[in-house]
Amino acid sequence: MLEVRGISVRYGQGAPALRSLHLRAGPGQVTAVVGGNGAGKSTLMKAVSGVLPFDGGRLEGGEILFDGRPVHGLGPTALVRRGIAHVPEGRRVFADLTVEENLRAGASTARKDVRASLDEAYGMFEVLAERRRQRAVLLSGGEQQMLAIARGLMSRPRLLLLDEPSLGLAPKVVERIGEIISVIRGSGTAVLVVEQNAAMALAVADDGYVLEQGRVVLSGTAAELRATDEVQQLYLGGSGSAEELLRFADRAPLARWSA
Ligand SMILES: Nc1ncnc2c1ncn2[C@@H]1O[C@H](COP(=O)(O)OP(=O)(O)OP(=O)(O)O)[C@@H](O)[C@H]1O
Repeated sequence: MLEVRGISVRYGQGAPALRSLHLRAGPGQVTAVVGGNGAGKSTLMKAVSGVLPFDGGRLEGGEILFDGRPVHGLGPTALVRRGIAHVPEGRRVFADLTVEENLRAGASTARKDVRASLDEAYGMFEVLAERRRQRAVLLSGGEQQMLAIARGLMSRPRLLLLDEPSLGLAPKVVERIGEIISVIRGSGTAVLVVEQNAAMALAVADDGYVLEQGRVVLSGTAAELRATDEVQQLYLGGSGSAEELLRFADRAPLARWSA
């Protein structure tokens, strides 16, 4: 579905943020990219979603294919039309708009079936249904993250890009995010998630990549990565803690939750 072939990215005259990076994200799968601060995770997401130039970045080489067709060089609107939606880091919801207005803002303008998309979003995130008339600023951090994810789903993407969805959230809420990612996959949308929280990301993912200084240093199935010494020591605290989180994958979707 998504194939990133050897892309290199640079901002200004600085060192490359991505160096000949290869990655694949398959249909119906969750693909995780983990790595520390500055590894290049957000840059990868920005490159795939077409927003890189708005942030002063440029693709210096390589190509990005979606369903076998080149998509690098397309802008974000064209990419949403092709089926790629991006939920950027930092829960950027429109604070003064209501939950429903935020969701409507995520629907592609060409779509007539916004009502059906709203109903789906409310079915998946009941807490948003209950608060549809509230301004987003009144939601908790976890609820705002849910709103950001639900808004991304409003364009009915085939691939959802999630940038650090667990950032700054309490462990219980991180657990909910993991469950939601599994639910999204269950609904047929592929997910590419970048995370510093490797335990959560590798617990819900099918495949994964470890990024360091703009390069892929390890890749494999999520199970393989969880078992490596490098991932254990660097990202999972050496305790096998990801195993505890595996229950995400088997759990039925939550009917209702609040952060
Ligand atoms: N807009 C920008 N202008 C200049 N340099 C940037 C910009 N955005 C990112 N960088 C640099 O690119 C490199 C990769 O940053 P990126 O934000 O992609 O990493 P990350 O893995 O997402 O880290 P974090 O978890 O801290 O967001 C870093 O060296 C960073 O300083």
